[in-house]
This record gives sequence, structure tokens and C-alpha cells, in this order.
Amino acid sequence: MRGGLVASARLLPRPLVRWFLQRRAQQDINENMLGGKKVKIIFVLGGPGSGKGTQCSNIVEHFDFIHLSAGELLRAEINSGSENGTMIDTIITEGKIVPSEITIKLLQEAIIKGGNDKYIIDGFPRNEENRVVFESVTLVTYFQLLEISISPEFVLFFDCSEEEMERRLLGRNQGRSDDNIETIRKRLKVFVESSLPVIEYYESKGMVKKIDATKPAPEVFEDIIFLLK
Ligand SMILES: Nc1ncnc2c1ncn2[C@@H]1O[C@H](COP(=O)(O)OP(=O)(O)O)[C@@H](O)[C@H]1O
Ligand SMILES: O=c1ccn([C@@H]2O[C@H](COP(=O)(O)OP(=O)(O)O)[C@@H](O)[C@H]2O)c(=O)[nH]1
Ligand SMILES: [Mg+2]
Repeated sequence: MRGGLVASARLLPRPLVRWFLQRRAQQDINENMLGGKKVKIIFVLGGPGSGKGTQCSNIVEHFDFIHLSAGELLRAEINSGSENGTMIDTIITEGKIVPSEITIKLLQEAIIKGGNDKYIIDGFPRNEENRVVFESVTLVTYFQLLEISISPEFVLFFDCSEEEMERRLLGRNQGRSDDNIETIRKRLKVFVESSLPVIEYYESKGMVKKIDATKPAPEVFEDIIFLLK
């Protein structure tokens, strides 16, 4: 059936097909949709070690979201042996922030590949530039004929003390090059200087739901369930 449709579309004049797809995509842009579906995005933000990854795993077990961790996508890019791998590795080990175009390209690809209409994106945007670029550039779809812009519904902010985050990171034990005291201190500084302004921006728009992330993990998850329901 689908093959038949594609074959029939090939017989139509290309400008007509193009016009039809562009019109459909424009409708989607107006309604924040992807491929005819409304796309719901929640950003999960908080300092390193605040429990974002732990709780996102809980969320996808109970809710119909796809979890995308920007940090995991970057680590996968390093492990894939990509040409940017060495540069990304150096930046992560120094606790700095990877250039927006790299992270956003990985997120866009994962969103399109995921084919879902609900995503929780963890650990992104990490600075104002990340946020502005993500909200202004777009998802290329519909055979790359048109680009679709997406923005978050709201932000879950994991509020946690620095001492607790540092303690957790030192005990994380996942063999990460950035879980050492020197990089942890740098990451906490980058969080305060670059990432908190993103949370303040969304707060000024009334889009932040704050979670007390210092509590034990099961209690944090109960609070999240309450907010997501
Ligand atoms: N609420 C919590 N209380 C105590 N330890 C936690 C809690 N949430 C997560 N952890 C542990 O802290 C470490 C960091 O958690 P993680 O989910 O990787 O945080 P993030 O993704 O924000 O850096 C992990 O070892 C995790 O098991
Ligand atoms: O949007 C992002 C997300 C992550 N990172 C880099 O990847 C590291 C690890 O990020 P992750 O979210 O995995 O760390 P977490 O906060 O979960 O400990 C960060 O310190 C940054 O160096 C980045 O540059 N941009
Ligand atoms: Mg994480």
C-alpha cells in the first residue's frame, strides 16, 4: 500500500508534491507537531549528580516517554570513533560544554529516529547558547523539505546541594573520565555560571517545576509522579 502511494507520488509533478508536503509541515510547525503528532518535550535540568539520569530511568518505566541524555549521546559519539570524538572527550574531561551544533545535531537525530511524540531530555540545555540555538533551529524532516521547530512544555529542575552532588559523583563508579574531584569542582562551577541562567530564564516564563532532589531516590520519584500526572 505504502509502496503504491510512493510510486503514485512519483508520477505527480515534483512542485505539487513539494507544495503538499510543505503545507502539511507548515501546519505541524504551527501546532508544534512532528509527522502529524504533537511533540511533547520536557527538559530535566539540575547540577551534576543531582539524580537526573536515575529519575529519567524511573520515568520511562512508568510513563510513555523516550529518554534522551545529552551526555550519553555525546559519550556514544566518542565511542563510535567519530571525527569529533577526541574533541568531545577532551571537553567532557575538562568539565566544559560541547559546542551547541554538535549536541543539537545528536539530539535532533535521536528525536527523529525515536519517532515518538514524548521525550524527556536530560542534561540539556547546559547554557543559554544551547537553549537559544535549540529553540531556533529545527528538525529537518519530510524528506528534508521543511524544518520543524520544537520547544519544551516545561522544565523539571532537580534542586540539590553542592555537597550532596559532590558526594554522589564521587561514589558514582561508572568509570567516567569526569567523575574525579578536579573535574567535579569545575563542573559545579560551570553549572552555577552557565546552566543556572537557563533555569532562571525558564523560571521567568513560569515553566519550571522544582523538585527537592536531596531526598532519597524513591521519594524524589514520588514527587515526580505527582508533577507528571
Ligand atoms: N536521590 C538520591 N539519593 C542518593 N543517591 C542518588 C540519588 N539519585 C541518584 N543517586 C546516585 O547518585 C549518582 C548520580 O546520579 P545520576 O542519576 O547519575 O545523576 P546525574 O545524571 O544528575 O548526574 C549515582 O550513583 C546515583 O545512583
Ligand atoms: O548538553 C550537554 C550535555 C553534556 N555535555 C557534556 O557532557 C558532560 C556530562 O554530561 P551528563 O549530563 O552526562 O552529566 P551529569 O550531569 O549527568 O553528571 C558535561 O559535563 C559536559 O561536559 C555537554 O557539553 N552538553
Ligand atoms: Mg546524568
